[in-house]
Amino acid sequence: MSMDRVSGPELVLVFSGKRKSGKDYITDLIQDRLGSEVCCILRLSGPLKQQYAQEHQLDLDQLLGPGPYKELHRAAMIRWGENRRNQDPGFFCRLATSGAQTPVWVVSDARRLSDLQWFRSAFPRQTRTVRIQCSEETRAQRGWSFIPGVDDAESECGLDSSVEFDWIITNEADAPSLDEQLQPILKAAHEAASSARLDQ
Ligand SMILES: Nc1ncnc2c1ncn2[C@@H]1O[C@H](COP(=O)(O)OP(=O)(O)OP(=O)(O)O)[C@@H](O)[C@H]1O
Ligand SMILES: C[C@@](O)(CCOP(=O)(O)O)CC(=O)O
Repeated sequence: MSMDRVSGPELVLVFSGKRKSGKDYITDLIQDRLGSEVCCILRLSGPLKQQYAQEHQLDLDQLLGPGPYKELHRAAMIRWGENRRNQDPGFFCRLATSGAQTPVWVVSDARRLSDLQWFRSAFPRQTRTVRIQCSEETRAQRGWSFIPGVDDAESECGLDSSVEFDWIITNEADAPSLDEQLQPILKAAHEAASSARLDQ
């Protein structure tokens, strides 16, 4: 049965976490477990990087990937994106979600309160928030080092406090396995997918 939908998502999982906490790794894992008929990954930074790469003749694939290339451009991309957001805080949220048709949406990279507010206002029944956390030592092993103007700015710290997350995942070698920690999230996603099937 086709899962194409015009009625909007049944569940919107909005992930956030610091650089190298594992947002892409974990959201990829979730999509792998649920399948692409049920779940799509939406990156708010996707349309931002696309537009930025075009305007500045940069390699979009490398900006989208996990390597060091994007870090060379991060501070300037943040400034560029903030210009757009200051005019219209929902700009990238709208672009990233347009055309998404699966019953479960996984938003991999919320960074600001305005991102959460946009999803909560557009999808109040469906939105759940997930924080990915890990130690600075682990992030450093994955290639992170502190950059002033990036790691102490809103892009990295906008959701550090005043948000009650629905779920918190610890992405560390000595934490419970990711499959174990992700169980309640995957359960909610399976329920959402079932209810989408019943609605058809
Ligand atoms: N549990 C894990 N096991 C093995 N490798 C991991 C794990 N979590 C993250 N990594 C690796 O660490 C690196 C950083 O992870 P990832 O790109 O998912 O982080 P991120 O939060 O999306 O970072 P950024 O904000 O810089 O995009 C990647 O190379 C990823 O494959
Ligand atoms: C420019 C920016 O979108 C880069 C995000 O890159 P990534 O999700 O860390 O791969 C961060 C931001 O919007 O503040």
